[in-house]
Parts: sequence; C-alpha cells; structure tokens
Amino acid sequence: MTQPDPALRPDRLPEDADRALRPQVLDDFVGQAEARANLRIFIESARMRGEAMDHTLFHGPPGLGKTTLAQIMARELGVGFRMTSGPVLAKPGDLAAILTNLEPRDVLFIDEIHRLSPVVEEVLYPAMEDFALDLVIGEGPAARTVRIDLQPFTLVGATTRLGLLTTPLRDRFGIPTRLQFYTEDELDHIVTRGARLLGVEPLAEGTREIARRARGTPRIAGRLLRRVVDFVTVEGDGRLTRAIADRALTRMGVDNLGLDGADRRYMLLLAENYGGGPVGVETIAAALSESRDAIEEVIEPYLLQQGLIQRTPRGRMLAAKAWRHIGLAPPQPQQTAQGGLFDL
Ligand SMILES: Nc1ncnc2c1ncn2[C@@H]1O[C@H](COP(=O)(O)OP(=O)(O)OP(=O)(O)O)[C@@H](O)[C@H]1O
Ligand SMILES: [Mg+2]
Repeated sequence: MTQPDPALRPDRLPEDADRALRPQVLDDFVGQAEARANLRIFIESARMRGEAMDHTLFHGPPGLGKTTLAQIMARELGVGFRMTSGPVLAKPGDLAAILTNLEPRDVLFIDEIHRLSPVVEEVLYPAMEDFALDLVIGEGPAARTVRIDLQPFTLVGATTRLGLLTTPLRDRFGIPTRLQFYTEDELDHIVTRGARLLGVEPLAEGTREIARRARGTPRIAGRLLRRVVDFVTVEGDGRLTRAIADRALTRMGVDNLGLDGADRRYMLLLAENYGGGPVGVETIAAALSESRDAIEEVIEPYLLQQGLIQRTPRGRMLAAKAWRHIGLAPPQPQQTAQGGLFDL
C-alpha cells in the first residue's frame, strides 16, 4: 500500500516549511472573522489597561492557524513570546523554570496542551489563576509548601483535541476560541497573497483551483501552492494558470474535492469492506495502519465537514455523497418483507 505524500497532510513537518507564508499581524490574517474580531478587542483592551491578556485556548484541526495566531497575539500585544509544548514538559520543574523566567505580560504558548502530564498540569492551575507557583520543599512530615509569585502572563494553549483537555484546565481559559475550516474565498485570498510572495503571477482561475482543493486548510493551501509554483517555474511562463494548477494537483493525487490518497483509502475501506458502515474508529485505524489520533484529528474532521461521512454512536458511516464521489453504488436497503426486490 502506498503511503500518502506527507506534504499533503496538514500535520506538521519537522521543519515548518510554511514560514515564509505565515502572516505576521492580525490584518494579514485572513478568515476566522469572528475569532479575529474578538481577539482584536481583547488585545486592544489589555494594551490600554496595561494588563496581561486573559488566557486563551485555540482549538481545531491541524493547520488552521493556532500557532500563527498565538505569535500574532504576542506581537500585537507588544510582549515577548515563549513557546513550548505539552509532551516536552516532562517534569513540574520544566514548567516552573519557564514560568519564573517570564517577563511581565509575556505570552507563553503551550502547543498540544492536551498532552501535558497531570503533575505538570497541577503546576499550571495556580500559575494561571493567581500568577503563583506552589513549591513543595522537603519530604514527609517536614514537607511544606512555599508560594512564589510570578509575573502576570498570558497562557495561550493550542489543541487539536478539545475533548482530551481536563475540565479544570479548560475552565481556566478566559477566551476559548474554536478555529473553523476556511471558505474557498478565504483560501483563495491566502493563495493569491502567497503566490505573489513566491514570485509568480496569480491568475484568478488558477488560485481558485488550489483554494477549492486545499481541504479548507491554509497549511495545505500553502503546500499545494509551492508544488504548483514548481510546475509554473519549470513548465509555465510565470503565470499561475488553472491548467497548470490542475495538472500539478492531479499529479500529486489531490482530487477535485481536495481529497488525497488517505481520504480515498478511508472511504473505500468503509464502502468495500463494511458496506458503508457503521464501523468503529479502532477498526478503521487498524485496517488503514494509521493511529487512531491521525484518523480522528487529520482525516475525519474534513470528511465530516464535507458531509462525506457521519459519526453515529455505533461508528462511522459513509454518506451518499461519498458513494457518488468514489463512484460506487450504495447498498440497497434490506428488503425483509415478503416480495422484496431481491428475494429469489
Ligand atoms: N489565516 C491565515 N492566513 C494566511 N495563512 C495562514 C493562516 N492560517 C494559517 N496560515 C498558514 O498555515 C500554516 C499553518 O498554520 P499554523 O501552524 O498556525 O497551524 P496550527 O493550527 O498551529 O496547526 P497545528 O495544529 O498542526 O499546530 C502557517 O504557516 C501559515 O502559513
Ligand atoms: Mg501549531
């Protein structure tokens, strides 16, 4: 079985290839209109009051701009930006060291915050609530707790899995913000800007073709754009035309709905092996040799949003649109009454 091209998945590559395209200020950040409008107010208010902005949680599928927004927040607040991630913070001391080194009103960004270990998470509670650290000194009966004051700071958490956050942690974020998939128009805007940054002339039909097939995700739009720019450079005349975009995307295995090999394997599995479902996610993960996380975080959100699959209590089911897309006929409803269509 061929593995999908990793460049087409919205999950991160080791070195973030999107850097040149990453917007630096809120005005350059396209889409997420509601979140953006709210953030603008909260940032402005924190600036005017000279206070640390309230703790903010970004959640939503990979590649929609959580890290980008966190960086933009720090820049717009005019404060420092410190970045770490849940799995990196192994011991309470790791987090304590970062917290005690923050400057007043700094933004501390914790990526994959759902993967914090419980003992590290304990350190965060008083830090978020009272800007304080409770250190335990000594052991046994002689142990006592010493409280250390911290500078006021803004914690920005990011997660692709809101459901895995503990309630006490989730409740400590004053500004929970869900990021949505982008519309075609928004992605078109992003692709057009990116094309100019990469030195090709964006034609409306060309950028639209990329936008349509970017799975609602700016990170994917950026990656597709780079590959299309390669084709424009080698085979074209410096203009991003629809024909070149289509040729490049088709060559990369991205179909006209923007689905790639992994998406199609998922849908074919449900159709051919399970008559369209319902199938449990563990079964799907095992059959596709993918982790359950990858299925739930990367593949399914977009298929759900497109109405290609449904989640039911008994598992995943293929929707009529998916059957049409893969070119197979859905199973006929069971005819149980006598005289059914296929009774022989
Ligand atoms: N609104 C936007 N406008 C333009 N480009 C964007 C926008 N949002 C994201 N991008 C681009 O998409 C890339 C991925 O965004 P980002 O790294 O912020 O996603 P993320 O939500 O943090 O993903 P992950 O969950 O994998 O950490 C960025 O490098 C940037 O180039
Ligand atoms: Mg990120």
